[in-house]
Amino acid sequence: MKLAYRVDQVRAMEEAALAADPVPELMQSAAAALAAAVSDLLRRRRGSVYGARVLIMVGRGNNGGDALYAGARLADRGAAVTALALLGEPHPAGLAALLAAGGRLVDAAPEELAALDVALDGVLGIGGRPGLPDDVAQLAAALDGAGVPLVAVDLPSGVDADTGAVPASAVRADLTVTFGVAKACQVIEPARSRCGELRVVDLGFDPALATDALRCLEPSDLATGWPFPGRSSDKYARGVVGIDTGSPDYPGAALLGTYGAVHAGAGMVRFLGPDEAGDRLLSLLPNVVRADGRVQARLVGSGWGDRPDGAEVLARVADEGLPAVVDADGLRFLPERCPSHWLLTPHAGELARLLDRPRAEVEADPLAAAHEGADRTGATVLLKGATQVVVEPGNASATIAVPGPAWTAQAGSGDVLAGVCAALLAAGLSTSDAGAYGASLQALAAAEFPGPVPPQQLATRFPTVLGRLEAARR
Ligand SMILES: NC(=O)C1=CN([C@@H]2O[C@H](COP(=O)(O)OP(=O)(O)OC[C@H]3O[C@@H](n4cnc5c(N)ncnc54)[C@H](O)[C@@H]3O)[C@@H](O)[C@H]2O)[C@@H](O)CC1
Ligand SMILES: [K+]
Repeated sequence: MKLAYRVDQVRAMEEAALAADPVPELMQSAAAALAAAVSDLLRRRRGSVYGARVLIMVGRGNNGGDALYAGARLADRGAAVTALALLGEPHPAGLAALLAAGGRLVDAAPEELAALDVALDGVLGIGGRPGLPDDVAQLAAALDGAGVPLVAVDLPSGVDADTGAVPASAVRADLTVTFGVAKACQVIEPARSRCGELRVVDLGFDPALATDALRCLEPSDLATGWPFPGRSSDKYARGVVGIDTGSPDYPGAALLGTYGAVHAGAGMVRFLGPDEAGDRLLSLLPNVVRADGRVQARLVGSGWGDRPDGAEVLARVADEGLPAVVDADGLRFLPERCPSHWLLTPHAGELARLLDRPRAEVEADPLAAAHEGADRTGATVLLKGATQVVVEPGNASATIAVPGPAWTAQAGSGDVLAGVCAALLAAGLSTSDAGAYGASLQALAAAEFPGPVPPQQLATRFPTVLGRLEAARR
């Protein structure tokens, strides 16, 4: 599992590190690692650092300082390094080091950008406000357009370091060399995609200083935590799911959720939704049982439309006390306070309705919106979208699912995912793990396909992915 942090947490770790005796040379360590990463890139692209043309875009803070010191190291290795100060006076000691090593300070970008071998973005780091001044944005875009590899220092300038938003212009990097620990913007879209490849440089920070880091799942976490059945597991050990989804207008939701649960390994699915959907479902999946009986988790809400008895169904599910996934239309009938063993699976629009805010606000800061949703409802929230985040009520941390290709954003994906999550709840996982593992499985399955694939077909790839994860465990 990777961990990612907010700026205030990074600053606290930095402060603690600087209290050590002797005081560590954090900026020098950062610059050395940055210069090494840029040297690697240059060697890969042109064979050597010697003679390479390097442009450094420099702001007026320590981010620019890192870039200037790294530039000095590159100049020492024979690179032709040019620094362009973009926001006023650059870091004085860093500039002095660059000039002493033979680098130059210029007041305009070179005419022939395409002749550059690499550009470093040392404009803004964790002290930056989102967005870039117009001239900086234009230069960054021109470098991108000219095909010059861009290395972001700590983070791509212009992104919102804590939310992952890109509210205005921001640098699009090929490589981001980040210092101490990963930052939230490196794991939350759309900023995540602006980072390119990510390298985290160890500066000896103590991550234990921040207890509520963002937990970013990796496939190895699924291999360890997925409830794979044991040799003697029966269907109840694997988990029986009761599904009441779909409606005459939306029968597909019932089929898709059931597909999800069955292919994610549920021991049994009892389909308790409308007959129209149930009849069709049986012809596709004869293993599904239509009779009510013992279940270990419920899935409700997908494809309900304006179901007239929605609130009563949810009240019954709450009284029964079983873990449950409440998806899609079910979210319109939530009680004042949900049981803590419920998992709500809204997309941004549904969460916006729940919180009575514009959708754009949820999309601008999905993490904060998911926290608010969980705290207000009392249930765990899996907020679906480009970054899938799971948040428990009263817990300042959050889990981010393994990211997947954008092709998963299509009608029916959420129905399948809700079925997977319900299967995981029935198998005994916590609401948080069920949400995060479910979303991760879907992402991993989507990554198996070169392009778009209907959600029900994607579900049929779950067994392959799970088989591989189980094998990796041994
Ligand atoms: N935190 C740490 O432990 C370490 C930090 N280091 C570097 O220090 C950086 C943080 O440095 P600073 O705190 O000096 O902050 P920055 O270098 O990110 O920039 C702050 C400066 O930019 C200006 N500014 C902010 N947003 C702007 C915008 N949108 N348009 C125009 N000007 C803007 C501010 O007024 C301020 O003068 C990190 O990102 C990293 O690169 C490293 O040297 C190593 C250790
Ligand atoms: K930067």
